Amino acid sequence: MKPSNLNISPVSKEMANALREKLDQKAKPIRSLGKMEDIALRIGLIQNTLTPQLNKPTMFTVASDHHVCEEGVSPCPTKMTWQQCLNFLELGGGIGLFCKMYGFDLKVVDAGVDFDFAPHPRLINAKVRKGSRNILHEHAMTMKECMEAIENGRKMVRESAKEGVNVVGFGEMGIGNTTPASALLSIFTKTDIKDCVGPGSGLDSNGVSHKANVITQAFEKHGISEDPIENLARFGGLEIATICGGMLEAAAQKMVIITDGFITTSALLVASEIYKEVLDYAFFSHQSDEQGHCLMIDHMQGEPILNMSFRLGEGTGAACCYPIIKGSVTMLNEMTTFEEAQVFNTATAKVAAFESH
Ligand SMILES: Cc1cc2ncn([C@H]3O[C@H](COP(=O)(O)O)[C@@H](O)[C@H]3O)c2cc1C
Ligand SMILES: O=C(O)c1cccnc1
Repeated sequence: MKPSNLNISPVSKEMANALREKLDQKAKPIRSLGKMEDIALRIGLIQNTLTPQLNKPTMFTVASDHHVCEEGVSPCPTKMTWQQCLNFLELGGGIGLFCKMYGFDLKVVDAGVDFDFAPHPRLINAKVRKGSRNILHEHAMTMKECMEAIENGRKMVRESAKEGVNVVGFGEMGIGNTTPASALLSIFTKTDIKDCVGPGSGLDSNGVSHKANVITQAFEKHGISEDPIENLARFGGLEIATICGGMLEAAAQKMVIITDGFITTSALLVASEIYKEVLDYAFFSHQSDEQGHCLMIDHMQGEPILNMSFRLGEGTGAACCYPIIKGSVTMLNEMTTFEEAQVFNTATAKVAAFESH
């Protein structure tokens, strides 16, 4: 199954030589700005221009609860999901702070939180149901619910594109959500579940083994499908499905996509199973400390921009890497070339000659 009316083109390489030449004319040794040059070049390709622009950076922090928490897969109480959402709405918490610092418009998206929020200018109501179901007993979502969440994600991104947004970060909040993310990692990379689970928000080693056991039992009960969206419905979560839809739409709109940590990257993993071209538009903001994140990134042949030992989520890694992304584009557009530097040299030389008289 695939979402309908979704057209994702691979990024054209037409401008690659011209972009490389532009970068090589900057007043620096060839390729000496390393990964910044790669980032600038990729964004030039995405926008098919020598002068890319980043407009209205927007962070979608998508939240949901997970009834699999009834099995003790997280050390934290589920009420922290809604409590943190209220915090983010007032620009509190990690993601509120970093969005303020780095110029992101923060949208808090309720994809399935077990709480009734009052309307708020930063809140997007995309609630499908209160929490994805307990995967130990049932599929996390019905296919209908999963498709609804994907479409909700697509809609929120489509609307932001209409407002001129061309760079989107994705974050999440959902106590228990490292469990579905680990399950999806195991399925799509065909990796033993033991290598896909980690402490999440702070489990000890017994807790981590228990989480792996719960997922193994869920695999045995529901089986693994050939269809990526079926697997998302069986083992995923409402925020993961919403983010997956948001990423697919962002690629269709030729936006720059910035992933965050373990959970948002699992959404990209699903999205790339549906349309691999989505990866042309995606930047891996950072390498999380959660075991398994590097397996996901390697599987998609990505390269994390930062490696800061974060394991928070919310979109914090995506926000914190933005100054690097913005710096890369600004470098491409504004850094002086050797030719321009020559003008400074000549002017300075003239002043020096004048002063020496
Ligand atoms: C106070 C607090 C703030 C958070 N912000 C993000 N997470 C992160 O931890 C959760 C996933 O870990 P697990 O699967 O172990 O529950 C998600 O909410 C994720 O966003 C948080 C967790 C806590 C406790
Ligand atoms: O990598 C992440 O983003 C992460 C890791 C652990 C818990 N929550 C998020």
